[in-house]
Amino acid sequence: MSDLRLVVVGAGGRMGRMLMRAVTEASGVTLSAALERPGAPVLGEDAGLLAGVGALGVSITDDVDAAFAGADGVLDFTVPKATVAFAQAAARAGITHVIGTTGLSDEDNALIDDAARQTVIVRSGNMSLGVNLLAALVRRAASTLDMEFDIEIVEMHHKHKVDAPSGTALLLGEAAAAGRGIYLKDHAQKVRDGHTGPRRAGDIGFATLRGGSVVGDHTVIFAGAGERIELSHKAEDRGIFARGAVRAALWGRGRAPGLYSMADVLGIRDI
Ligand SMILES: NC(=O)C1=CN([C@@H]2O[C@H](COP(=O)(O)OP(=O)(O)OC[C@H]3O[C@@H](n4cnc5c(N)ncnc54)[C@H](OP(=O)(O)O)[C@@H]3O)[C@@H](O)[C@H]2O)C=CC1
Ligand SMILES: O=C(O)C1=N[C@H](C(=O)O)C[C@H](O)C1
Repeated sequence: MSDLRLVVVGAGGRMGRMLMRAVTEASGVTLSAALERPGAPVLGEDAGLLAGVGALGVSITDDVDAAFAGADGVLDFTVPKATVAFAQAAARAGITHVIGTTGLSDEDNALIDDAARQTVIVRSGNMSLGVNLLAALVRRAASTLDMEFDIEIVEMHHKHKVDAPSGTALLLGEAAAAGRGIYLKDHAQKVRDGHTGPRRAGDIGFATLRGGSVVGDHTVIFAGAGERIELSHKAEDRGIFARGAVRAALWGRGRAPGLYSMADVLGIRDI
């Protein structure tokens, strides 16, 4: 079988560079194009030199249609507005779209859902094996423990991160809510400030820390009367997300159009 031809968008970003490295290191895939936004300072640079893997002869471009026309899939860790446009372009081109971008609004997600009627889209707030396994464990814990256990989710990321709570924290919140048989949107407590009054029974709370170079730490706390259970994941290297994205693109090959998650890719939806 021929190599899967992948485009990395947001090529100049922290994840973009890591994705280009992961594509060159994985077997069965090849980097067919690397995209940045019009006017980005890295346009015209060699993608491999930018990623620190040696020259690849692939120049960073802003020509979306040309890049997608010569590809089988796109790896996208950028910003919400760009991701929605890439989903629509990927649908037109009929190529797999792997979305790692977080901070997507309900409106953004609805447009992505539309695009997924025409092509394969894998979307996840976290592409690592560890976090997706953690989510399955959180769902199981939440379904086992009664409502006396208060659920709080604490996350810490590097100081450049622009969205909160993190996509992973929300993914873990969704897992906890699913375990309890409730909707996260009805029970999420994302901000506390001032005289808040006592904790509302059944809420799922979020706390956000930002600083330094932290790649991504998440802990889900089940706080009961007289005991506390904590389930944690600590990311030490962005390579775990990039390798997960490549795996998702390979998994998407030949699938029916639709919206999929990393739990589908990893085969852990039902554990
Ligand atoms: N799901 C997961 O496993 C993970 C998700 N993420 C998420 O990925 C996203 C990116 O994170 P990170 O790499 O740290 O952020 P960066 O800001 O380093 O990278 C984003 C890149 O996207 C570029 N970009 C913006 N608009 C466009 C456009 N229209 N076309 C092409 N490129 C564009 C930016 O360019 P410029 O700066 O010039 O505007 C920048 O290079 C975030 O939402 C983050 O939360 C991160 C890690 C793991
Ligand atoms: O912005 C990041 O860096 C990360 N974003 C994702 C998130 O919002 O959860 C995944 C990971 O934690 C790193």
